[in-house]
Amino acid sequence: MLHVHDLKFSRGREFILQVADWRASPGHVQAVLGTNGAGKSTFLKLLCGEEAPTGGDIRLHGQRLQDWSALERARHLGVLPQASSLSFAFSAEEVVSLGLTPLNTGWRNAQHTVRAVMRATDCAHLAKKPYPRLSGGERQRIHLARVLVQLSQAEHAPVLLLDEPTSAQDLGQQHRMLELASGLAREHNYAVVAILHDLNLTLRHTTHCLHLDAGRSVAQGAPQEVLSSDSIAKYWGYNAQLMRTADGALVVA
Ligand SMILES: Nc1ncnc2c1ncn2[C@@H]1O[C@H](COP(=O)(O)OP(=O)(O)OP(=O)(O)O)[C@@H](O)[C@H]1O
Repeated sequence: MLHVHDLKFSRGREFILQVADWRASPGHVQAVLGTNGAGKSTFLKLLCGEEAPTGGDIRLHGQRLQDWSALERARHLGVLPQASSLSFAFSAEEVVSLGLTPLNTGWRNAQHTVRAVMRATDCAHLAKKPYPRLSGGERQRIHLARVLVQLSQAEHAPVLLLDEPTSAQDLGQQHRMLELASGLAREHNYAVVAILHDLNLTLRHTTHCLHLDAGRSVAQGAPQEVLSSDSIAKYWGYNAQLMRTADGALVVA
């Protein structure tokens, strides 16, 4: 569980973000929503310790984030940044294996974990390919696989933070990636937090959402409750309709 209390962040005198009370709980897939510049990536950087709050506190499993050792934190909290790149001529499999760094695991277990995670992220066929020759979407899945390897030996519920994880994925991969995230939450007790711009993916795959606007939390709750034609018009400046499909799913059209 990741718990944010009275969180404040500014750069010099410029206000950037304020979130009074928010949590990411095991078993939930939570979307962070908002327009460009709303503060979503900054929020994720604070949650993973890349930025330090100017006020308030963030607790991972009850302990302040800054009190965790870097190694222990890496075993319980993983982040897929918006853009990752490597210039080494590593193979895809070697990049995924970088996720083993904080783990104490024997060679045989390590190989098993890397292969299983590469299958789950639809990367198995890329294993021997040099990383620089992968497409943008393939690289994004390789980095997701690396983070999942990193979390594979967590003793407490792992927290998986994803910054626009589907941005480089084709339609099928977008859904498969979020289905994988839902499965990790449901079956392995992960707390998943994903910045998403696609409101239909949000409605279909997430259980909760935090809506940020100009650095402030304007709504939290189930996406079906938070999103409405009115809120989309007000915050995104787009006249959309929310409709039910034949199978009862809510979609933005
Ligand atoms: N390194 C930085 N230095 C100064 N200001 C920054 C920096 N990074 C972000 N900001 C500012 O902080 C605010 C929030 O930025 P952030 O990247 O968190 O937005 P976002 O919601 O993730 O946007 P997007 O959807 O475009 O990725 C913006 O006003 C942005 O200009």
